[in-house]
Amino acid sequence: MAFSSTIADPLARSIFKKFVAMLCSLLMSLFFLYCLTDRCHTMPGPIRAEARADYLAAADLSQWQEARRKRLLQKLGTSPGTWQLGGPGSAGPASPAIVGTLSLLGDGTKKLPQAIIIGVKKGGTRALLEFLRVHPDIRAVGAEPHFFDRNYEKGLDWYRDLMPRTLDGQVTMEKTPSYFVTREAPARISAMSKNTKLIVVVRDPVTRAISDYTQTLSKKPDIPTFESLTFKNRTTGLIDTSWSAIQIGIYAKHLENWLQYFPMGQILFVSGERLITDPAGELGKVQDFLGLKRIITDKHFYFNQTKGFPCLKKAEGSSKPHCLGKTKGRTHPNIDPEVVQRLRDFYRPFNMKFYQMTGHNFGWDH
Ligand SMILES: Nc1ncnc2c1ncn2[C@@H]1O[C@H](COP(=O)(O)OS(=O)(=O)O)[C@@H](OP(=O)(O)O)[C@H]1O
Repeated sequence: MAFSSTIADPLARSIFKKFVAMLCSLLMSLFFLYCLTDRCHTMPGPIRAEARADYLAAADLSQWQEARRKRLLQKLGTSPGTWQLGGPGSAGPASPAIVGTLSLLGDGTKKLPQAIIIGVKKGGTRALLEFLRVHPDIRAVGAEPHFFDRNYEKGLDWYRDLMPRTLDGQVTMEKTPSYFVTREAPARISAMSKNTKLIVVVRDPVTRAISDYTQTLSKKPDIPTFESLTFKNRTTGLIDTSWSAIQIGIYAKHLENWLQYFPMGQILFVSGERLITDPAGELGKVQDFLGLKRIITDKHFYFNQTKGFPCLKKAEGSSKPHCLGKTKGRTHPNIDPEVVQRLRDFYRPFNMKFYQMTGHNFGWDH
């Protein structure tokens, strides 16, 4: 090197040469690392050429990111087919380690939900969502977004931004039980996507009403008794259908509204009762409905005697058993049996209509 030859001292020259050699190898390592992160635009080669082709073929940034992910999985030796949504030939999800790594890299995109648990309030919607989250191809937002009822004016971008990042083929979900009784919700969800899959967890409307009342009572202990709120006039026995605890249980009426916008085949009804007695059986139907492999099975559940409900042996992202919190599975107050019977009589015709519409007898009327 010309500069080093100008240094007279042999020791200084040797130190200088070593310094230059170390600097070169450091720069080469940095360049190599840079290329590994797929940002090396100047280096020709098959990987770079594929990435460029992906970029040119993609209509937008998210499509390009998806294409990059596929390449990355291929390089990691995982066929993209193994993490596509269910379907024949699907060999199952990507290994959690790979999916986890990609998520840690901030990979994946936020998508509008393809499936929504729309109701019903106190039906068992939290249990269903928590159980579904165990599935590696389901990502769900934990809190209730209330987009299609309370926050619609905030717009779809706001809604999408609430969603977790998902990889290609993973299903984005949310649950907001009040959608089922919101008049505008069917039209709004259909406007987002008429292909949205809808799930409704239904429960005996009488116990549902008592559960609803129990929740309100826990927040406002001074409210009137369930019996007095049930009737417009106790002596005539006229039921107060304007009381939301009663109104929500008239499932046939609410369903009619949804059927104006969605075909029956796009709505799945989950039995709230069976979700407690046979969670794996109900989860099997939900996974089929979502086009996913049946990964959640009876091996995932155990019955917790103290809680009195099925719980997860391992919650999503944890190795510990998990039951739902104290607000799920409250003790209900004793209700006058005559009032309960009056409510049973009131709901019977609506239940019959609902069984007829759904083609399923939920067994609330014996
Ligand atoms: N596994 C498990 N653990 C605990 N609780 C369970 C479970 N499965 C279903 N349930 C029933 O879910 C009821 C609450 O329903 P939701 O989650 O839909 O309520 S909410 O609308 O979100 O407030 C809740 O109602 P209450 O018993 O009246 O509290 C439970 O009966």
